[in-house]
Amino acid sequence: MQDTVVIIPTYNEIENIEAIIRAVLSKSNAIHVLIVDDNSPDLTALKVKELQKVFEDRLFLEVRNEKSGLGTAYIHGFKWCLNKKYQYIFEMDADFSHDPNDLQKLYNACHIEGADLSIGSRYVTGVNVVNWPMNRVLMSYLASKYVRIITGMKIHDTTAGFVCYKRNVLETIDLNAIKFIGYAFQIEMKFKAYLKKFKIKEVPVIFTDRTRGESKLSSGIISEAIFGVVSMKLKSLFTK
Ligand SMILES: Nc1nc2c(ncn2[C@@H]2O[C@H](COP(=O)(O)OP(=O)(O)O[C@H]3O[C@H](CO)[C@@H](O)[C@H](O)[C@@H]3O)[C@@H](O)[C@H]2O)c(=O)[nH]1
Repeated sequence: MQDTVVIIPTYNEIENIEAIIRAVLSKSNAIHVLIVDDNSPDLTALKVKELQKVFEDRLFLEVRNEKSGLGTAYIHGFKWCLNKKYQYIFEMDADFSHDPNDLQKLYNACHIEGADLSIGSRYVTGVNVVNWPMNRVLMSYLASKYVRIITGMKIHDTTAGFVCYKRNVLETIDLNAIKFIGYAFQIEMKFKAYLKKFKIKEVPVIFTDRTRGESKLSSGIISEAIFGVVSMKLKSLFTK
């Protein structure tokens, strides 16, 4: 996995951070990791700084002042990565809901199979989610269906947060124009890539709910997604 960086946004992930960094970096000596932490009160960033002494040239840390949303954390991370030489830029959660063993499959979809953007998808073949409460599975599955209908994207898992971007995708999308700050950011990025006609490939993965730490899902994040998708689609129609 040459020229690859995995961006992991973190807020209060002290229980996962060391294990996820070690797991990702063990997959290939060529992989780098960028943590974008929002000044987590549980001192996640301090643990990352300790690990930087072990993984000198492969582990990077950006700390923002306060919790400002997963979407803006990724935008911050993308800009950081585009200033470096990376060709393959991943999004991944800190909590092992995305299996580090699947990084290679997503990389291959871009590097070998010619996709511009590959998505670790829970919903290509049925529902591949382990240990999520039924209400969360239903909400996520129906949200993906809803987004697919409203936007017209032929993607099964539109809210997926396990993604590999080729560098040119992130160079082409206007990152300063991304509006959503919560999980709806995931939808907006895919929609922008779809409008630009990038080749998107869904790679089936199994998503396993975290066993340590807590989800940051909130009602604000949900309503941003529900209403934001409609306005995003309408805006795209008027700006064609
Ligand atoms: N820096 C930063 N990181 C954040 C923030 N909010 C969440 N994160 C980090 O973003 C990752 C995902 O957040 P979770 O809160 O664990 O997400 P989830 O509920 O498991 O949601 C999953 O499903 C969503 C919907 O399908 C996905 O959109 C999301 O990416 C994730 O895979 C974790 O590493 C978490 O620490 C924030 O405000 N700032």
